[in-house]
Amino acid sequence: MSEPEVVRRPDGEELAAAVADELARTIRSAVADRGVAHVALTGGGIGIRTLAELRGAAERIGLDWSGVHLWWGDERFLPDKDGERNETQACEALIDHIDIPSHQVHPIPASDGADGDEVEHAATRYSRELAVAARGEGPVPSFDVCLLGVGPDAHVASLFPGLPQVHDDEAAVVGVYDAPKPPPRRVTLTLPSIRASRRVWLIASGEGKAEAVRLGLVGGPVEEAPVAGARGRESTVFWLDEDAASRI
Ligand SMILES: O=C(O)[C@H](O)[C@@H](O)[C@H](O)[C@H](O)COP(=O)(O)O
Repeated sequence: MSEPEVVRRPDGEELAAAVADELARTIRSAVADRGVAHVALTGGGIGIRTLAELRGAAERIGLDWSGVHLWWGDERFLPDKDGERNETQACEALIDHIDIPSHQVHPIPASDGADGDEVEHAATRYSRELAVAARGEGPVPSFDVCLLGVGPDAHVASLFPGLPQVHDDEAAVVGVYDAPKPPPRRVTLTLPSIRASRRVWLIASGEGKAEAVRLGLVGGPVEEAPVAGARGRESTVFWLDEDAASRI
């Protein structure tokens, strides 16, 4: 696993813009190198702001989305089109405004989807879709970039301190039933799936994330700080504004 690097920007606005510019360039390079790019998106405030910035960043470099697959690191297990779903917010910020083949956008099933109101069934369906895309490489594609917001309690995706899913090293995707951040039911990649990524980018804005960022960088026990287990195979970058970086 790669040692984390830190990139700092003055505030959330400049942070989202900087991540978006680098993400557009990284996606373009991945497609140029391998003909395809797999990106895992995150929910949360700065994560969605970054997606909104990515729209313009991609336009500025003429990014061709036809070779890009978009996934999610986690999802709030709610009905389709619910305004609180990470997919809904990502569509509003970015996906509805870019020319990406619809079959290359891979949402995590909703609570009113084909499998009904069963979190585990949604997790199983999503893991199967990931396995198909991995084409024998492993349980999940090696994401060119896995974007992750950071919770004030040092959670990433829907892997929360003290919950058993943090230690699950068998499944690629699991259900969460008692998340402390509403809604309680979620579907999430596990840490091994995150660590299969080429690049893991943590994005944190605000003083409230400063301690979680510090724990993430010093590499505390994942039981207390799941962010400390979020590392990429090739690189790990903590993208921080000055407030989130204030304790390092
Ligand atoms: O479903 C979610 O809520 C996200 O996937 C979650 O992991 C989020 O990224 C962090 O909680 C940070 O969110 P904020 O940036 O809004 O603090």
